[in-house]
Amino acid sequence: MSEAKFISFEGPEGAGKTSVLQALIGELGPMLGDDLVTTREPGGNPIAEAIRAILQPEEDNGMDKRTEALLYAAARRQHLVETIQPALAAGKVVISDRYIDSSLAYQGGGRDLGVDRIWTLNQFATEGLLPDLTIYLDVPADIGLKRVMQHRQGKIDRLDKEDLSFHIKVRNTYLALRDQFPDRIQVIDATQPLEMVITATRALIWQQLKNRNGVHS
Ligand SMILES: Nc1ncnc2c1ncn2[C@@H]1O[C@H](COP(=O)(O)OP(=O)(O)OP(=O)(O)O)[C@@H](O)[C@H]1O
Ligand SMILES: Cc1cn([C@H]2C[C@H](O)[C@@H](COP(=O)(O)O)O2)c(=O)[nH]c1=O
Repeated sequence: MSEAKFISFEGPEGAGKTSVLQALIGELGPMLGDDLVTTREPGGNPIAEAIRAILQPEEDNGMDKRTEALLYAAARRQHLVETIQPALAAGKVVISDRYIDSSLAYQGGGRDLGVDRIWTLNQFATEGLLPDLTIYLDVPADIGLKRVMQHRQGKIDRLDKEDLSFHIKVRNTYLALRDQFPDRIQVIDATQPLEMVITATRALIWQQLKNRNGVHS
């Protein structure tokens, strides 16, 4: 059985995760077949997707910030036990659009609940499972938000609509996490043209999967 790998993608709003993932999954899918599991947070299975719908309505629903943190952790727990752990146990490659660092950055930093407190909460949810590699697409908050507001095809949700100072705190927390986990979290400058961001991301993923049958550049 091949060695399982868990890769997460992170970034502030509009960093380009969706665009980059779409391109690279298009390349990896044919190489890995059923050995590739792509998923997202909050979500990835029916229970977690139902929690997502509560967390991400278009308008402010008056949610308390600790409730918010708990719901993201609850969705993560279900995602972990139903989707991530079984795939890793079967030796698959799991690529998740967001994981624990989103909670640390958005709830810990953006909502001022504190990274340490959100870390503790998420240790309960994840039993300490961290990705092998986290690719953080870095973009200043104002540039990312402008992209989202101008171009997003889907809905603009209540978190997108938070003010700029919230999104600046989110980005600054991500940068602090990169300093805390320099081996796990790899940063890509997402202000570059999209093709360059894809090229840099591809290099990191291919390096991570280099010993796996079927993966070639
Ligand atoms: N490097 C880039 N340069 C210019 N525009 C970009 C770049 N990356 C993405 N975009 C554009 O920005 C918009 C948001 O991109 P995308 O949806 O991929 O971001 P995202 O990180 O998934 O956002 P969110 O997490 O907020 O949903 C899209 O219109 C996309 O075409
Ligand atoms: C997992 C997770 C997510 N969030 C926020 C971050 C984004 O605003 C949305 C997810 O939307 P996307 O466009 O699908 O990336 O949810 C969060 O605040 N905390 C979390 O743990």
